[in-house]
Amino acid sequence: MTNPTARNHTALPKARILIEALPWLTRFNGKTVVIKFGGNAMVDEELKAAFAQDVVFLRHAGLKPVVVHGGGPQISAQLDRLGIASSFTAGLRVTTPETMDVVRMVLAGQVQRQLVGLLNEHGPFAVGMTGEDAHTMTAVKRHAVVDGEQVDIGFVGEITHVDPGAIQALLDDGRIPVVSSIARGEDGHVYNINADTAAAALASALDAEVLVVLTDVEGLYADWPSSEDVISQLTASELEKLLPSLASGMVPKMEGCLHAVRNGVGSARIIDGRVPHSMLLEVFTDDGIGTMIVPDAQGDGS
Ligand SMILES: Nc1ncnc2c1ncn2[C@@H]1O[C@H](COP(=O)(O)OP(=O)(O)O)[C@@H](O)[C@H]1O
Ligand SMILES: CC(=O)N[C@@H](CCC(=O)OP(=O)(O)O)C(=O)O
Repeated sequence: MTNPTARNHTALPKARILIEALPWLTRFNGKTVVIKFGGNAMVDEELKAAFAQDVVFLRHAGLKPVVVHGGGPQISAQLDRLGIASSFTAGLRVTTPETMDVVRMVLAGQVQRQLVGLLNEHGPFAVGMTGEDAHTMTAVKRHAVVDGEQVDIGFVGEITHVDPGAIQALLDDGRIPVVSSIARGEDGHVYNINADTAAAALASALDAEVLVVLTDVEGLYADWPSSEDVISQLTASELEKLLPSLASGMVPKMEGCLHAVRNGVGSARIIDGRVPHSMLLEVFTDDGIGTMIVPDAQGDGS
């Protein structure tokens, strides 16, 4: 027979964890959360399945999750298989018409389909789309800037307009939109958009409460790469001062977070996608993990 005292020993900590979530469940009830799932955090099958569980958990807990996904490593692997060279300028993929076909095929046909499949193992929730659908994201050609000079990097887009109507309709219908970072060009072409930039633009247009960015580091490191001290919280103005010191993939992430919190999003969080269920820990526990960016207090300068 089970000893009731021993049972209480395990039951009480579990109950405490659930109760810790209560104020967060209340606070986020009915709120939109945009989640960026990065290519480097999505290479492990178990982590992908845990991510899908977390997103469905958020939905059942009364939040409205929207997933925006990347797939940089998956695009590079496919280009490699096809014998097409990958190259990046200022962190953006140089996108020839041939490369754009592969980007579209991998993001919308492979990565997005996989995420939709994993989410729908839990019920009829996920609906995949790209930013081209229903004019959700419109873009113009973007140039990279290297040493102050504009460099042509092909079909890489800068978002000029977001129409959140189709995503909002899916959310109102209880669905989980899964959006690939591709936009329709004002000129009729199709453009490759950095997925962090796309997530931030959608979060602002949807008036999201939170933008969560999953990546392959613990958060924003102070003085990276010489130190790995994670900055737990910073304001928009503090982040703006740090931007010039950041490198590689952290640049579009942090620019996106800054844009989001300056355009109505309540907070942006950078968390470690390599930790299973990191999103639940971030959203529903008092301590959170990773780095949180908050808007400047009113009257605080910017
Ligand atoms: N200050 C910093 N703190 C943390 N990571 C940084 C920093 N500056 C640059 N990085 C780099 O940014 C990377 C995350 O960007 P990226 O590889 O594009 O991620 P993802 O595939 O998730 O979009 C980290 O793995 C790290 O190499
Ligand atoms: C313009 C540009 O660089 N687009 C990215 C889009 C995918 C992406 O951003 O994926 P991650 O989030 O996994 O890095 C690319 O082609 O790799």
